[in-house]
Amino acid sequence: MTADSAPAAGGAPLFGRIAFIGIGLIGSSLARLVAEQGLAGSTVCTASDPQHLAEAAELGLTTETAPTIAQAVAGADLVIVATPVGAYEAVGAAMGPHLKPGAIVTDVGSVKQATVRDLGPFIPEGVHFVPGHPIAGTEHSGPRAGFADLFRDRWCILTPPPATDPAAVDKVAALWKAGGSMIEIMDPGHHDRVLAITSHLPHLIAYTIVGTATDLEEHLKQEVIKFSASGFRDFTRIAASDPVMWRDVFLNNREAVLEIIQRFTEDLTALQRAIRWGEGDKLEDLFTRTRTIRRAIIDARQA
Ligand SMILES: NC(=O)c1ccc[n+]([C@@H]2O[C@H](COP(=O)([O-])OP(=O)(O)OC[C@H]3O[C@@H](n4cnc5c(N)ncnc54)[C@H](O)[C@@H]3O)[C@@H](O)[C@H]2O)c1
Ligand SMILES: O=C(O)C(=O)C[C@]1(C(=O)O)C=C[C@@H](O)C=C1
Repeated sequence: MTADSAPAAGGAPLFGRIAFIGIGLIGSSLARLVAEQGLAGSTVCTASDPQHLAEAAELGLTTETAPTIAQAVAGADLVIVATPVGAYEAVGAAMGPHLKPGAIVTDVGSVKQATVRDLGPFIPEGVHFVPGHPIAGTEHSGPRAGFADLFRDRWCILTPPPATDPAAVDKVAALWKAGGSMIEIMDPGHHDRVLAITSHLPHLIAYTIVGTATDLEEHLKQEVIKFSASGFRDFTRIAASDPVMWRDVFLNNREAVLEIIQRFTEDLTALQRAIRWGEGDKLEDLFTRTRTIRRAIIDARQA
């Protein structure tokens, strides 16, 4: 049940006590990182799913587990909200009155304007609010799916409100840097527009392609499964991502996602037209440009 919290390499732990609200893929990955590097004097987690809480205790992900959000956050120096974004209002209401003065509240949600909207009103005066989003994940969920190295060499975007104490931002950044992440500070609205194209639309497309294949007549469906060696298989990984998490992402980044779907639909229609009229040069042009993007992403990763 316990994860010994040795001091962080080269000095004292970054935080006295860290509380995790939600201990699934992302919460448990962070809890493993904190335990491995001794980034907190003590840790506690809570989760609405009793099975997750039992697994967290069994795996020794935190020093303690707590049955309620109120009990988990009491006395915590850092509170990390790691639930689906749709739960934020309820989580905020449950934790707000019990937060310690001077504590920092952060989160890992994939949408940032909704974080400010739903958690923000419950952060009392004297408590620091530093929303965050690690651009790292997998298609798996739950405490068993996490691993401490998930965030290595990945970006973590922080979206603190303009008047936030820079010392609080630095402390949250230090936690992510300990896990090997690179930090970018962004406005929440800008974050949501960028992620709508780089993460949310790709997931929507994957869900659509796999959904279309699932609706095919039985004999075709069997062949899809049999011959899905490469392209389609990659889409099925993304389309296996957590249904509740992704329902909440789309419902809470509605405007940016709808705008990007509109542009995507126009581009798809242009391609449809090029295929219909045999305009090979248009197809080749686009496919050449997209190849350049792939190379730029690979080069940026290697730099
Ligand atoms: N999965 C990814 O690839 C990924 C990547 C980056 C960020 N995120 C974000 O991280 C957050 C968590 O995602 P995850 O993949 O770890 O999900 P998960 O399903 O693995 O875990 C979610 C946890 O939250 C708990 N929870 C749900 N509602 C709750 C409530 N009302 N009160 C208390 N606990 C509650 C669950 O019991 C569970 O322990 C989401 O906001 C998601 O957008 C996910
Ligand atoms: O690699 C994956 O499985 C992911 O989908 C990770 C991914 C992404 O789209 O890049 C998914 C959601 C997040 O909020 C951040 C990261």
